[in-house]
Amino acid sequence: MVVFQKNKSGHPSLSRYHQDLIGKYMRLKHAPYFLLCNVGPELEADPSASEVAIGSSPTEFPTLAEAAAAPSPAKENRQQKIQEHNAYAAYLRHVERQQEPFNYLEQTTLTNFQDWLQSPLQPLSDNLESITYEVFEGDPVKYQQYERAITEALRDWAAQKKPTSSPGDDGAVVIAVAGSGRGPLVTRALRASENTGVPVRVWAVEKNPNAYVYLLRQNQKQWGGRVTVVKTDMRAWKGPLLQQASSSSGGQTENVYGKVDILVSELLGSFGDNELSPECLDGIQHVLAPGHGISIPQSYTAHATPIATPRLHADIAQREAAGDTTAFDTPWVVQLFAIDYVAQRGVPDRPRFQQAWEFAHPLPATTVAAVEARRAGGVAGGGGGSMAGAAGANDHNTRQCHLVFVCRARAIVHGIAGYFESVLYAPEGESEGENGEAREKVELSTLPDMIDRKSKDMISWFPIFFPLKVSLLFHLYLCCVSRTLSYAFLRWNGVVRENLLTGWLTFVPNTLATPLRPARF
Ligand SMILES: C[S@@+](CC[C@H](N)C(=O)[O-])C[C@H]1O[C@@H](n2cnc3c(N)ncnc32)[C@H](O)[C@@H]1O
Repeated sequence: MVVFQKNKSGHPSLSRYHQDLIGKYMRLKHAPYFLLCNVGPELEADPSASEVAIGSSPTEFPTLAEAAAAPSPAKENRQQKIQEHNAYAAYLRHVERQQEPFNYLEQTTLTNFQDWLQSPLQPLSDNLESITYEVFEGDPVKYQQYERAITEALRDWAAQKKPTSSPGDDGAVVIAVAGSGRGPLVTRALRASENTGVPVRVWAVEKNPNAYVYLLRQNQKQWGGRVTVVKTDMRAWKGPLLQQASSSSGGQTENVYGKVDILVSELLGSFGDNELSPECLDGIQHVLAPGHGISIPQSYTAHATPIATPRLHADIAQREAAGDTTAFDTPWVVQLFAIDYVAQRGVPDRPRFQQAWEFAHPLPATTVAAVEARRAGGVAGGGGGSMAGAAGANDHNTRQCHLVFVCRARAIVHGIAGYFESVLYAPEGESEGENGEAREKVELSTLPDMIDRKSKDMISWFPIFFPLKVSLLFHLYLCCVSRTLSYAFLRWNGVVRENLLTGWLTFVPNTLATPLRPARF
C-alpha cells in the first residue's frame, strides 16, 4: 500500500490521518517497530568505498598505498551520516520528534494502564483504601478545577452580598465537603477563602472510618482546627450542629442544626452518575440553604460512543472462558488505547460522542416535594435520600436515551465507550475576571475531543467500557441505555432486535449495587 505522498517541496510525507495513527502507535506501552517497504535502502552504496576496493581481490590484504588511500574512520562516519539520509526514514524520524513528550503523570500511569481492565470503584458501598486516595490526589488538575470553582462561587457570593448561613449571618460562607476522603477538597476550599478574602466555615463529612481518622489529623496538623469533621453517611447528616441538646432543671433542649451555603462533593464515576452521586446528593440536599444554597458540581452529563476494540474483546472473552461469568456484564473502567471509533466525525446532529443524560443539583423544590410525597419512610435522623423509602422514590433519577450514530464504514462494534462532563460552577451575572476577561464555566471533561479545552491533563478518570458479548457488524448503530433498568439493548437499520439481543447484551452496572439501593436497582 502506498501511503507516502509528496509535499510541496517534493519530499515524502504522510497524510494527517497517517501521522496521527503513527503518533498513536508511538505512545503504546510497547511501541512497535516500523518497517518501510519499497522506499530504497537506508544505507546507500558508498562509491568511495568501492573505489578503495578496486584492484584488490576480496581475499587479498590491501597494499600499504591502498590502505593509506582508504577513508579514515571519522571521514567514514561523516559519509555514513549523509548516506543514511533516506528521505522516507528521515521523515518518519521527524514525525517521531513531533510527538508531544509524556508529562510526568502520563509516564507513570497512562502507559501502564493502557487497555488494562479494572472493575469500577464503589466508594459508597466499600471503604476506599488510603492508597486509592493517594492515587486520586496525584492528579492536581481535578483539585485545581475545584479550587477555581469554589473561588468563583465565593467571589459571586461576596459580590452579590448573598446572606450566609453562619450563626448571626457574620459573613462567613458555610461550606460542607460531602465525601471528603482524606481532605484535599477541604484544603482547596480553605485556600479559595484565603485567596478571595471571603471568610468561610468548613465542615468535612465522610463515612469511611479510616479516612475520618486521617481528616481529624489533618485538621490538627494542617488546617489549624478550622474544620469540623463529621463521621457519617451524608444521607443521614442533619446539617452543621449549632447547639448541642442539653437537659437542665429548666427542661430539655434539642440539638439545633444550621444550613450549608456551598455543598462541595466529588462522587463522580467514569460515566458521571454511575457511582451514585445523584442518590447521595439527594440525601444531603436538605441541608442546603433554601433559595441561595449551591452545589459544586452543579451538573454532570454521561456520553457514549460505539468502539471497535478486538484486544479488549479478546481479553474479556478469555476471562469468561476462565470462569468469570460476569465478564461481559461488567462495565469496565479502562484507559482505552488500541481502539477505533466506529462513528463518523462531523455528521450533523449525529456527533461521534453523544450525550446520554444529565443530572443537576440541587433538585428543584417541586421535585423534592414530589419525592417526599412518594417516600414512605426515610433513614432515621437525616434527610434520608431518595434511595430510602418506597419503590418509586428514586423515579426522578431514572434516565433513558436513544442515540443514533452513523458509522464511517461497515464496522465491528465491540462495545460502548462511556465518558462524562461536569460543570462544577458557572459564574453568575455579567461580571468579569480579575483581568477584565469574561468568566468561563469551570468544568471537568473526559471526552477525548473536549478534555484538552476543559480540563487538560486530567487523569483522575479513565473511560468506562460496556462490552458486547457478540461483536456486531454495523452500518448504522442505535443504542438505548436505560439507567434504571440497568440493561442495554440495540437496534440497527431501524429493526428492533430486542428478543434476539436480550440475554447477551444485558449488563448490570455493579456500581449500582449498594446497601441502600432501591428495589428497582
Ligand atoms: C471519589 S472519593 C473523593 C474523595 C475526596 N473528596 C477527593 O476528591 O479526593 C468519594 C468519597 O466520598 C465518600 N462517600 C461516598 N458516599 C458517601 C456517603 N453516602 N456519605 C459519606 N461519604 C461518602 C467515600 O468514602 C469517598 O471518600
